[in-house]
Amino acid sequence: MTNPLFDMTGKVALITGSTKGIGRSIAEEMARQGAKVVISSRKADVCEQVAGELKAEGFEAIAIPCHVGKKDQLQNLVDKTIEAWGKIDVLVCNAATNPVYGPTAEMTDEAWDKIMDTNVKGTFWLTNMVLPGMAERGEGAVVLLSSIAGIRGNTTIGTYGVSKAAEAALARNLAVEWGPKGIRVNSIAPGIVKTDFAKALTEDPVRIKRAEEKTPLRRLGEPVDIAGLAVFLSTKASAYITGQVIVADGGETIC
Ligand SMILES: NC(=O)c1ccc[n+]([C@@H]2O[C@H](COP(=O)([O-])OP(=O)(O)OC[C@H]3O[C@@H](n4cnc5c(N)ncnc54)[C@H](O)[C@@H]3O)[C@@H](O)[C@H]2O)c1
Repeated sequence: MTNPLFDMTGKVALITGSTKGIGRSIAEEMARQGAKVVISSRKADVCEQVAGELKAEGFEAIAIPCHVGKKDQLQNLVDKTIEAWGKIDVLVCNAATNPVYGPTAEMTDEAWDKIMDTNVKGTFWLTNMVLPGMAERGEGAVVLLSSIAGIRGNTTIGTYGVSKAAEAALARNLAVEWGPKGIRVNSIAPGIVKTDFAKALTEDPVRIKRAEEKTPLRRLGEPVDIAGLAVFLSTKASAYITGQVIVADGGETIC
C-alpha cells in the first residue's frame, strides 16, 4: 500500500520534456503513485509512444506535444490537459536545452536567446498559465528543474548555468507570491545524471571516472534519483517545504 504522504491518486501531473531521461522517470514514478500524467515533448509520435507504454503498464497517461519555447503551444498544452482531466495539481517544468559548449565570450546572441527562451521564458509562461487555476482550488505543487551548474561557476556551460540559476530564483519568487494561495514551488538541482543530455560526459570513461572520484557516493546519478525527489516535492510528504532548491548530486557540491 502507498504511504499516504506520497500518494498521488487522482492528481493530474503535467511534466514537460517527459519522453525520456529525467522527465520520463518523473512521469513514471508519479504514475506509480497514482497520478494521471501528461506526457509532453516536441514530437507528437514520440509522446504517443511513451504515453502508450505507460498505459500498457496500467497507468493513466495522455500525450500532448509541446515545444516549451513556444507560447501558443504551451497554452495548447494547458488547455488540452484541462479539457481531458479538468485540472492540473502538479506541474514539473523539466524540458531544457543546452545547444553549445564553450566560454561565455564566444556565446552568440542566438544561442543565448535560445537557452533563455527555452529554459527560462518557457517556465515563466507556463507557470503563469497554470498557477492561477491551482490558486482557485487552493492547492498545487510546482517543481522546476535547476542544476548544480546554476550554483557553481563553469567554463563550458556558463550560459546554461545562468538559465538554471534563474529557475531556482523563479521558484523562490513564485513560492512567495503563491504560497498564501496554497501553492508550493521548489526546484531541484541535479548533479550529473545519466541521460542523453549529459552524454558528452557520461559516455567518456575518463570523464566518468573523474566525476565519480569527486562524488562522495562514487557514482553518477540515475533519472530515478531525481524522480524520487520530484515525487517527494509534489506530495504531502513535503507539505511544509517551499521556495527551496534541493541539490541531488551524490554530494559533489559539498566537496
Ligand atoms: N542530465 C543531467 O546531468 C542534468 C543535470 C542537471 C540538470 N538537468 C536538467 O534536467 C532536465 C532534464 O534533462 P535530461 O537530462 O533528462 O535531458 P534529456 O535530453 O534526457 O531529456 C530532455 C527531454 O526534454 C525534451 N525537450 C527538449 N527540448 C524541448 C523543448 N524545447 N520543448 C519540449 N521538450 C523538449 C526532450 O524531448 C526530452 O523528452 C533539464 O532541465 C536539465 O537541464 C539535467
